[in-house]
Amino acid sequence: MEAARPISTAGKFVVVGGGIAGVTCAEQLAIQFPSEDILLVTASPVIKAVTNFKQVSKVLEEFDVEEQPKTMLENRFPNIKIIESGVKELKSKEHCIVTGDGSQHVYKKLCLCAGAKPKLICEGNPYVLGIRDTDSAQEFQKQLTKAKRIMIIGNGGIALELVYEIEGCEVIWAIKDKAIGNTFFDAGAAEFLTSKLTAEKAEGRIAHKRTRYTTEGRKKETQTTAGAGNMGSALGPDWHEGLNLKGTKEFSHKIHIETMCEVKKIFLQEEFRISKKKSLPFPRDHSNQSVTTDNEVWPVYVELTNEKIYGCDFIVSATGVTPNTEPFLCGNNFALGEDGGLKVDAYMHTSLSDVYAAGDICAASWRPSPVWQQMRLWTQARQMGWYAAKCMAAANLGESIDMDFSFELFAHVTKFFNYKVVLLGKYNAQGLGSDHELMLRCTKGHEYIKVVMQHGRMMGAVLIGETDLEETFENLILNQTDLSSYGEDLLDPNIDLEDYFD
Ligand SMILES: Cc1cc2nc3c(=O)[nH]c(=O)nc-3n(C[C@H](O)[C@H](O)[C@H](O)COP(=O)(O)OP(=O)(O)OC[C@H]3O[C@@H](n4cnc5c(N)ncnc54)[C@H](O)[C@@H]3O)c2cc1C
Ligand SMILES: NC(=O)C1=CN([C@@H]2O[C@H](COP(=O)(O)OP(=O)(O)OC[C@H]3O[C@@H](n4cnc5c(N)ncnc54)[C@H](O)[C@@H]3O)[C@@H](O)[C@H]2O)C=CC1
Repeated sequence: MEAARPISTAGKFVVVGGGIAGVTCAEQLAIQFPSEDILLVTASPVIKAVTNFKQVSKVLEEFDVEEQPKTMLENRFPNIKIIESGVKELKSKEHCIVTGDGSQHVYKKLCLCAGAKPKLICEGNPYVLGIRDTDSAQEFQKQLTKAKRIMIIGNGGIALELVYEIEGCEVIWAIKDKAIGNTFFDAGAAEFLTSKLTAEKAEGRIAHKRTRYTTEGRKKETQTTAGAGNMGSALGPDWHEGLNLKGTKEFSHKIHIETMCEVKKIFLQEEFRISKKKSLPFPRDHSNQSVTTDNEVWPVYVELTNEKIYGCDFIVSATGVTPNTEPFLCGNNFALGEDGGLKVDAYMHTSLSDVYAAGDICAASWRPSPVWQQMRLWTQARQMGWYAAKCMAAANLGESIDMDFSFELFAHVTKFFNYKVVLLGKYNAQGLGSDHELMLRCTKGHEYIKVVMQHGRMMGAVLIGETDLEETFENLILNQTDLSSYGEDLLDPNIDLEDYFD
């Protein structure tokens, strides 16, 4: 075995990961310590840069995200040095990391921002695809151009985006829940959105401003080689915009949803033939077709826990993520969250001395504000990366620091089914038990507004459509204004809430 080669002995600030969390952290450290070298070690040849950042309100933010060659970051911040290499080991007692070529880099403070990877329903099956980075998205698109039918498993962000975007291909969407989009909505919002799945996609794109994703700065030579090892940075908002998500057929949407089921077994073609089981054709309408058999031969078959079997060209496992902790665990006694993330305290500090973590890799384990929760999102990766740098700097200078304001209120702006979607606070009454009430206002095809109330105070909200209510609701939740006297008037469209509260 090759001996480890120490190349740097003076402890530096070291950041691992070239995604939003790592890059934001490195940038902030570079600003705070202009005369020190900041080392960014990343397995991907491109980095993610936040551009056009705009604080829209107290906690809502908008920004574009660009995939750029690493030299662009080094040019912007001459004191950031980037090493393109996967970290293979952390020696926390010696305060050093070991990169792929065996080089050791000593740190005084380290921030781990290695992101997460798709948690697939089945590892090692070539017909089961996960979508995480540019390469996996391109592979998915390539497969889709040859596909007549695919199966999507999972009911979160990726599944929601895919079922709306895919055209010219039958989609069987299998979800564990009763209604679609369980990580973002309740059944009411799901019903509001479902009509869009059957409508032809004739309408134009809405023009509201939201976080955008671009690979404009990505040069050809920077195409990642990381795909095989799932080492690229996570995609983000509008990732599918440049991809033509069209199958082989000439229709628009053709989606069948199987609710309250999971995958029981996956058969390859030959295995399925031998099993003598029968698969179902694509259900056309509500008539009971389940007795007929599909005569097509498919590369892969999925048996669901509701006993139905469908054949398809391939399966997308959009079933969440697992934090990328593996290279850092050996020999280090990290405290881990239930989801396998590195537990961080209110200063983004892990359980190991001088080791911080931010973004998808970490599990927030401080006592959160009553209206904040962690979700593995781009906005939180940026906020955590920024705040981790502030905490590292404060610890280095022996100063104290207050928790950043962005962790006071959960706020997420996104787009599903061509609607603007804003989620605030405990938007799904998470953790509130039965001690809460909901207020709704819904105009079909136009807007869906749900607020979660507890003891006369607003705890969360889901705003779908151009409601223009986000800033007012943000204030109401943050200030915990007593709204008991307003009752149902709170959502009366004839009452201008801004006049009342702003
Ligand atoms: C398809 C898709 C769509 C999404 N859409 C949205 C959205 O609309 N809105 C939203 O808010 N969020 C969205 N997200 C989530 C968002 O992209 C992530 O939460 C966020 O990008 C995580 O950032 P990160 O910096 O923590 O991790 P990542 O972006 O995963 O970056 C991790 C970095 O670490 C590097 N790395 C990994 N292992 C090592 C190692 N051992 N050594 C060195 N470097 C390593 C990787 O190369 C990479 O550069 C989406 C995610 C996906 C996959
Ligand atoms: N617009 C947005 O905000 C978007 C955000 N994202 C983010 O990207 C990341 C990855 O997205 P997703 O994979 O969609 O994760 P997710 O966490 O959003 O959703 C995972 C879904 O898979 C389901 N699931 C988990 N295990 C399962 C199993 N064994 N069988 C069937 N279903 C199972 C869960 O119930 C959940 O519905 C997430 O962090 C997500 O928040 C992704 C796309 C869009």
